[in-house]
Amino acid sequence: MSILIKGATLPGGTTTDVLVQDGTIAELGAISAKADQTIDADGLRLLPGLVDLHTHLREPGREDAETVLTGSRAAAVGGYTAVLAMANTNPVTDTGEAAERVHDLGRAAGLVDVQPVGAVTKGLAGQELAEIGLMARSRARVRVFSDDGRCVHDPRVMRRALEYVKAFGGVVSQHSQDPSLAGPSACCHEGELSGRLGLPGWPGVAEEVIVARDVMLARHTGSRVHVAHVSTAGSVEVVRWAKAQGIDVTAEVTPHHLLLTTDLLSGYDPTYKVNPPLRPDEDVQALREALADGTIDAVATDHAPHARHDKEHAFVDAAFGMLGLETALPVVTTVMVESGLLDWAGVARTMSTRPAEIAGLEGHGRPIAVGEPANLTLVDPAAQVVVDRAASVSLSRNNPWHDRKLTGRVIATLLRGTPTVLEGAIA
Ligand SMILES: NC(=O)N[C@@H](CC(=O)O)C(=O)O
Ligand SMILES: [Zn+2]
Ligand SMILES: [Zn+2]
Repeated sequence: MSILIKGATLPGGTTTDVLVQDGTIAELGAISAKADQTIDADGLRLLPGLVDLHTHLREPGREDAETVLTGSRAAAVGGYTAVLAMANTNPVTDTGEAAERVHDLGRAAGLVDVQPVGAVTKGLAGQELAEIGLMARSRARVRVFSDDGRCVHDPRVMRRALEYVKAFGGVVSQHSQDPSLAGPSACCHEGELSGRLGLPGWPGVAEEVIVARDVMLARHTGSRVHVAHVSTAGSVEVVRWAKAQGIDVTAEVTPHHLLLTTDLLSGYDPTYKVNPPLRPDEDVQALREALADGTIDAVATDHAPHARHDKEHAFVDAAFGMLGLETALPVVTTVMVESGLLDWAGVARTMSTRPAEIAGLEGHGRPIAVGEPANLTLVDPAAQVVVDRAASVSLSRNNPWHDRKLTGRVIATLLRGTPTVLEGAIA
């Protein structure tokens, strides 16, 4: 099977034809050969397939909110060719067998490479280490470990986990939230607005103290830590300092923390309830700058589907989280590219190359070059789209972008040379 992509512009700005044959990039340049299928890419950007470091697929356990198949569809429509599936399922992904099950469900769905994240601790309980070594040696080859949804709070447990993953080049992705500074009832950013709304707040420092502790533990162990969903200017400062010291730390930011601010909560709409919470504009500005200058390595969606009956409650009782896979690229285009903060090479770096490197994923995040696997995403950088939550292929509807006008649209996605998305829809 061969596909000829005609006149695509690469991340760096070169315009070329791309011949894809038997799953790999076979030729670049002006190509006159005939192919089984031709895609007209005039005016479109061709990126390495996007890689999401942080996706909640909900299977097993909450198949009413999302399954590996429906989440894979959302990922493909969003331009992704690989996603890391978080461990906070039921049962938790804390054994080799559990990791292999998620991996196999992903292969059966066949739309993106689903790479399981392993839990750091058994049952995400924060006490005993999970079967980290068995997960790493399993068929799923787990490299990223996280108790996401919960913070690995005990510094002794975190230290042990970092020492353990070091042996095979793994990484611990931390949900940085000190539970004594931001307890279970904390549901929005602590500030003037939370006081006025009468909602229990969670201060930025509850994130920052954990980020600071973890980079020191990474230095002490010589291991690698990744900061999930960074949300404050203070966390950015810590990461910037740690990188300057040569500490092995990486960080991700979500699309929603790059654009949405805490004042959206004034209507008590639980769609905007998320962990970590939406922050004030100063934080949002700092996150954008940090993504542009490389302090923050990657954009990760934290796609967190929730069934209606978990989300449609009074604000304090509703579940935390929002959808993200289908809208990440347009949000980044709107916030980062249109503003001139990031060029398309920067988008490729933060949404594909760096996430693949951080996760140790082979065959993803590679340069668009002859001989590389054809994991590719074709984007219309100028398309204007009004987001419609009803049009989502996710099973859930907790979409914070509904009715928003965004620039940028994924036209096609190829997984090892096979189109998973064409003309913006599942192929
Ligand atoms: N982001 C969220 O608000 N929720 C996530 C958990 C998490 O990422 O912490 C979820 O699993 O729903
Ligand atoms: Zn989290
Ligand atoms: Zn998460």
